[in-house]
Amino acid sequence: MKDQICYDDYQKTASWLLSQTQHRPKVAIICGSGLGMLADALKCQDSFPYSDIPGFPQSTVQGHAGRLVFGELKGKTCVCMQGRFHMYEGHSLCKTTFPVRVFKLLGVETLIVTNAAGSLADSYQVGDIMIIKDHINFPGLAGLNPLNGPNDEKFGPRFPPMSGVYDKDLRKIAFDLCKSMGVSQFIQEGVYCMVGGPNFESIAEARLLHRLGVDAVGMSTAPEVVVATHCGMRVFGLSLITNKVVKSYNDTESVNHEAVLEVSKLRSQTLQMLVTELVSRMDINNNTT
Ligand SMILES: O=P(O)(O)O[C@H]1O[C@H](CO)[C@@H](O)[C@H]1O
Ligand code: HPA
Repeated sequence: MKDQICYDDYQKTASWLLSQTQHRPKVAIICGSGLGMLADALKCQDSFPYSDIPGFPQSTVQGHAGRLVFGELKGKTCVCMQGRFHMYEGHSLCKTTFPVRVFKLLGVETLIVTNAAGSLADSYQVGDIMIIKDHINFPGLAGLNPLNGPNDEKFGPRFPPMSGVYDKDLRKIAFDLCKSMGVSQFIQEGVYCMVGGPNFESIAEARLLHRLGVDAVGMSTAPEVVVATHCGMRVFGLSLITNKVVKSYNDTESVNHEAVLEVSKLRSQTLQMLVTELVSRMDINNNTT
């Protein structure tokens, strides 16, 4: 796939998908590391390996199956990415966010992002679910932004605002749902920070992030949210806390990707239920073909 992607490229992929499935999704879900089971809840599935989809990048990370799944969650049509693309895999940021613009052209109005993340907040426990309130996009602040390059007004404005992008109403609905599901004790709300990865943080870096007010850190999500916001989508995000980030020189523990995937399994059912119920309460009308 070439580095500069133009409107026609997104359009070609979207047209191909529309010709292969009857589903017309209004909601897109991006599954984080080890969270691909979110797609298992979809009924009447049509699924496509990324390798079969014209123009789609390929997943290379363990815990990211590389499949696009269309289907219904409680009667609401969704499309779900079982596997996302990360900058550290060597993709340009416009490639990592390619699916988001394709979703826009499919008619998607709401993007749900999920990720595995390490916690900086002292009060968080492994297994907590953090409703994302805001993000710090470190690569973005350093000039690595998926919106770099000529702006395509068909998608959105040159200078999009990024305040209040994690939808307040959806966050409130999610909180209320967690109460009624009896899982409030492990629900948090906080700030997600994207770092470039692929290495986990050094102790000095962890301390820096902690001082900056970061609650959870990961290596994804922010570029997808930037692109979704640019093209006018509503955004909701969840981080599953898979590890505590090591902040002390006395700490002998260290994190690894296998441990991240293990914890993802632990909370998979709760996450699936939360996302399903949230989608079912969304005010969206299903289109049919
Ligand atoms: O953000 P997701 O895709 O959930 O993955 C997270 O898990 C991996 C590290 O274990 C990194 O890719 C990090 O970003
Ligand atoms: N740091 C960065 N990314 C992550 C972490 C972490 O501790 N855990 C899961 N993804």
